[in-house]
Amino acid sequence: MPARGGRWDGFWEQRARQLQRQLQAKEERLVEAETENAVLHLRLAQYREMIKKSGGETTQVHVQCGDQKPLQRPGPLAASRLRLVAQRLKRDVEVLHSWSLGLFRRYQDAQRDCLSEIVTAVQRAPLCHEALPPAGPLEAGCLERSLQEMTERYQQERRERRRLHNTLVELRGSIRVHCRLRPVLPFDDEFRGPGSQNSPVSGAVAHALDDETILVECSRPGRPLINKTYTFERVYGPAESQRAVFEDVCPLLTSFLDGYDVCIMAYGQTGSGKSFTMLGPRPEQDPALPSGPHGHLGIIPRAAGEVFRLLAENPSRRPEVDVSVVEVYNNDICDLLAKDSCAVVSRAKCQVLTTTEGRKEVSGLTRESVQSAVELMTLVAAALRLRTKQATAVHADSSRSHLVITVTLTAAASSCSTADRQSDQSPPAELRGPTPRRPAPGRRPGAARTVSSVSPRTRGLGQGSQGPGGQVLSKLQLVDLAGSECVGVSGVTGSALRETSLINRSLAALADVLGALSEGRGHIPYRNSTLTHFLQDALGGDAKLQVIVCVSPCQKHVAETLQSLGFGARVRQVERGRPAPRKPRR
Ligand SMILES: Nc1ncnc2c1ncn2[C@@H]1O[C@H](COP(=O)(O)OP(=O)(O)OP(=O)(O)O)[C@@H](O)[C@H]1O
Repeated sequence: MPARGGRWDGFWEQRARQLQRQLQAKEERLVEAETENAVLHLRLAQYREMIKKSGGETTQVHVQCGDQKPLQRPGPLAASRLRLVAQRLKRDVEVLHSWSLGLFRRYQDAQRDCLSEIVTAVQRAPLCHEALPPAGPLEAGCLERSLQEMTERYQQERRERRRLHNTLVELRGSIRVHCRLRPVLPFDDEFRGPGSQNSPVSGAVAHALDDETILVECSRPGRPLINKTYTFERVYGPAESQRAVFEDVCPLLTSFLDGYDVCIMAYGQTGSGKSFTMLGPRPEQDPALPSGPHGHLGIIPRAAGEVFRLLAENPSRRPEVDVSVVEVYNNDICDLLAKDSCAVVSRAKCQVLTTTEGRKEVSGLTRESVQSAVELMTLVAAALRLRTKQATAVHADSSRSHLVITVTLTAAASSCSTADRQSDQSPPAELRGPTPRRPAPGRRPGAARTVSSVSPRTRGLGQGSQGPGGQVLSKLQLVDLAGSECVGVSGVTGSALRETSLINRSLAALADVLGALSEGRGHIPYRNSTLTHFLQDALGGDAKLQVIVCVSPCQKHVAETLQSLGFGARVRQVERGRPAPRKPRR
């Protein structure tokens, strides 16, 4: 907004410029007049010369006449005619002269008037400024009104954007499958499984043809080369950045805030880039905090940053964010945030329970309340230090467990969320559940709280904390699965062999569940594995599920790559009902 003084200065500047333009136009006309004057002076001089000449001629005529008087005297008629011409010329010259003088004077007056107008205007400027009525409150009122209008329009646009976004995600299907092809890396040459010593390992046989298609060259000794192509909603080539991957999953976080359950899961063989995609490089040694440099951050730290950024946009929702971190190791669920009575980490084992509403919950799981992305990632980094790892012939830092980070949001429903629009329907019985549980007053962020098998659906803030639009209760699960591996290639033995076998079995169970879902079978074998039992709500429920299939480009991994791509293709065939936001409490 221009300052009041500045506005009037602007006005007078504009006025002075206008007057200057007028002055300039008049000056031009003056020059024209002066030129005309000069022409007239010239013509006057010419007439004078002509008169003089005609006078001389007359005298000459007279002389001649006198000389020849006796012979031929001019008639009195001719002489009087000449006199008349001379007089007429003289009169014309006088008229022209006075006209040009008048013109000159008129222009001189106009110029004087212009100048005095400018001077008066400039002199009056400060006076006018002082004499003006106080415009401040009036102007401020106008500005406030227009600001309010703009804010309302902005909110309307945001509501529309959210609505379109959720429709788009729903139209795309509640399960989306992306594929990420990692680059050939130095360790691809370092680790060679038995029997692969003589085969070229760093030659890439998998290629991203475009951003929806991946091609794998399948060659077998003595057989012609076969190219297999797979299409997914999105295929990332080896050069694509962490940011590009996150940008595509980021809209799901808006859904999470709108009350949808969301699950983002990385699947693939060992060493294919799942942890890199989900967490970034080596986050447990160098905790990938969203406040740090963002270059290589994976989906989890970026999602943490985005969730809290979105929540900060609407603090009136009074959000509460809890986080739990578990690993599914050897078919057991271990709570990576659990501590014993001496506050020492205990990796307590937990069980999956089915709540009265038929949802899956982990009993006795530690949930930590967090108030920022940095707090959330600090907890994740601490949990990752406990995650089971083992060096294999394929990958020096191989994760031996499935990692599941669950972020639970409890907040007043946003006035512009899809959840809120759907809340027009009467809430289901389970949402009018038992006495709402308030968070312990004064509980510090990060202070542990143990939650029993009470479903988040039945949890909520007290009546006093409820927003006018009810409450949103939603769950974001971020899953970094353990890698499938071929024992012959990874070269594991002893206890690691058992781990590998259990990892492969749980992944096979996952494939079975998705296969059963894609075929629309009546019985879905969730209970065949702890992993699928735990993830049942995300796999077969009404959550939005995003699977990122990670694959290696190397020849030596081609069998596992084809298996992973086949898994991704199968997941794409799963048809479920449209995802629904969890209905808010009223
Ligand atoms: N897109 C990529 N760009 C650069 N480096 C990558 C990429 N993907 C993976 N890597 C690197 O490859 C190595 C293996 O990746 P990562 O640890 O993510 O594999 P993984 O699939 O999680 O393996 P595992 O299942 O055995 O834990 C890591 O050193 C990682 O930094």
